Amino acid sequence: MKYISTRGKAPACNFEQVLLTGLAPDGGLYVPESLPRFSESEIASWAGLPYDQLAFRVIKPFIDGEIPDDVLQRILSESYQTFTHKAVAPLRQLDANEWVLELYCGPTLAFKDFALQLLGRLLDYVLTRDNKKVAVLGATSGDTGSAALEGCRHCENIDLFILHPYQRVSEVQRRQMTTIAGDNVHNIAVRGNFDDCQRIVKAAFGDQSFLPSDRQLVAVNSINWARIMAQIVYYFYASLNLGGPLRPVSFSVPTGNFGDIYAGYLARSMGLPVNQLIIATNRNDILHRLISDNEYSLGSLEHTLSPSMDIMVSSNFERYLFDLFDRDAEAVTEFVTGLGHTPQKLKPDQWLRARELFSSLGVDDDTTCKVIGQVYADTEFLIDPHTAIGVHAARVCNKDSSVPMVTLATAHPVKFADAVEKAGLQYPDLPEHLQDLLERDERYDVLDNDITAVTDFMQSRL
Ligand SMILES: N[C@@H](CCOP(=O)(O)O)C(=O)O
Repeated sequence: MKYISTRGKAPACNFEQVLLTGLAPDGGLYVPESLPRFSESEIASWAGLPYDQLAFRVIKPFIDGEIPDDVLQRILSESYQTFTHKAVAPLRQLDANEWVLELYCGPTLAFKDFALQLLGRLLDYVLTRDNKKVAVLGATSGDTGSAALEGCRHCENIDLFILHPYQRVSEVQRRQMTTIAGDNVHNIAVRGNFDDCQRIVKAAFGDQSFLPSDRQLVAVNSINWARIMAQIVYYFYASLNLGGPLRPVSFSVPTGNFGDIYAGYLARSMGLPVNQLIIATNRNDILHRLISDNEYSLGSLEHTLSPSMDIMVSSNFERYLFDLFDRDAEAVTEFVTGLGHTPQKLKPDQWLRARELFSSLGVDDDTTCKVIGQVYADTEFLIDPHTAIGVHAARVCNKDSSVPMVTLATAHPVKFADAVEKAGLQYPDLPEHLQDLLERDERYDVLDNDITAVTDFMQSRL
C-alpha cells in the first residue's frame, strides 16, 4: 500500500513512513493511493467479532504486512483492553431507529482513545525495534491532548509536546493533560485559539530545522493517517451490530477537524452501506455553510459550550476535497491555500456531489443545552454537548426514518460541566480513575501565539 500527498508534490510513502510523520513535505496530507474494498459477504462474515478482531480485518490492508500479523493482533488486543465497556463501543438506543455509539469508554473518556491507544503502541513498536527517538507534536481543542499523552507517555523513545488554546478548553480537559507527570511530557497553553495551535503545528512540520539532527516530528492529530485508519473501524462495528451490511445505516458525526466523518466516508467507500453522513457543527460552522450555501469562508472562531469543535480550519477536509476534485492536487492546493485570503466556492457539479453525500447543521449553545435536557428527560441518559449537537443534527437532517440513525457520542459529559449545568442537570461524578483529578498538581507553560516561541521551547526541552 502506497500513500500519496493531496498536494501532489511529495514522494509516495509506505505505512511506516506515514505513521512516523504528519504533514507531507509539500504541506499536503497523506491518503492511500487506492482504497481496499470489501464485498458484502466478506463484511457480513465479520458479524459478532470482538472489536479488536474486527479492527484487525479492517486495518490490515492499510498496513500491508509492514507490521507482522501476530504483532498487529497483539497491539490491537492491548489497545482495546484499556476500555471499560466489554463491547468497547456500545450502542445505546434513544428512540425507535435512533442510536448513539458510545465512543468514550477509553481511558480519557473521548473517541480519540480509539486511535491514540493504538497509535502509541504502534509508535512504541516501530521506534523500539529501530532504536529511534522522535518528538511528538500535537494541537488540541480539548480531547486529542490527553488521549495522545495517555497513549504515548509510556514510550521511552518519545518526547511529547501538546499545544492547547489558553483558557479555551474545559477544566477537566485541561487537567487531564496537565496533571500527567513525566519528564517526556510537555503541555503548552498558547495565547490563541485552536486554529492558531494547529497552524503552529503545521508550520513546525514544514521546517524541522529547530530539532536535533537525530529527531523528527510525528503527529498525533488526525493529519497522521494512522489516526484516520483506526477510526474507520467503529463505523463497521456499529453497522454490523445493527444488522449491516444488509441493512444500511446513517451516521451523524459531531465535526471539528473532519477526521471522524472522513473515516465514515472511507468506510462507505470501502463497501459499507452508509445511507446518510451528517456533519454536525457548533457555531463554528464553516463546513455547514459550504454544504448548505457553497460558501467556504473563515469567520471568527468563537468559544462555545462544545470546545472540542471550536475549529474553523478543518484539516481533513482537504483529504475529502482530493477525491471530490478527482485527485487533482493542483486544484486542491489552490482551494485550500486560497481560503486564507478569499472565500472559496466549489464548482456546481462538485457542490452537488458534496451535498448528495453530506447533510449538515450548525447548532448554537442554547439548542445544545435544550437537547441535553430533552434526551435526559426522555431516556435518563446524560449526553455531552458535542453528542447533543450530533443528536440534534440527526433529528433535523434525517431523510429516511426507516434507516437506523447512529450519532457518534464523542465524549463523556463529565468533561463538560458548564454545558451540563446550563442544561439544568446535575454534574456527574468523575470516574474512579479520575476521582482526585481536581486536586492533582498541574504543570504547563503559557506561551505566546508564535511559532518561534514554541519551537524555541521545544528545542530547550529536547
Ligand atoms: N477536536 C480535537 C481537535 C484536534 O483534532 P484531531 O482529530 O485532528 O486530533 C481535540 O479535541 O483536540
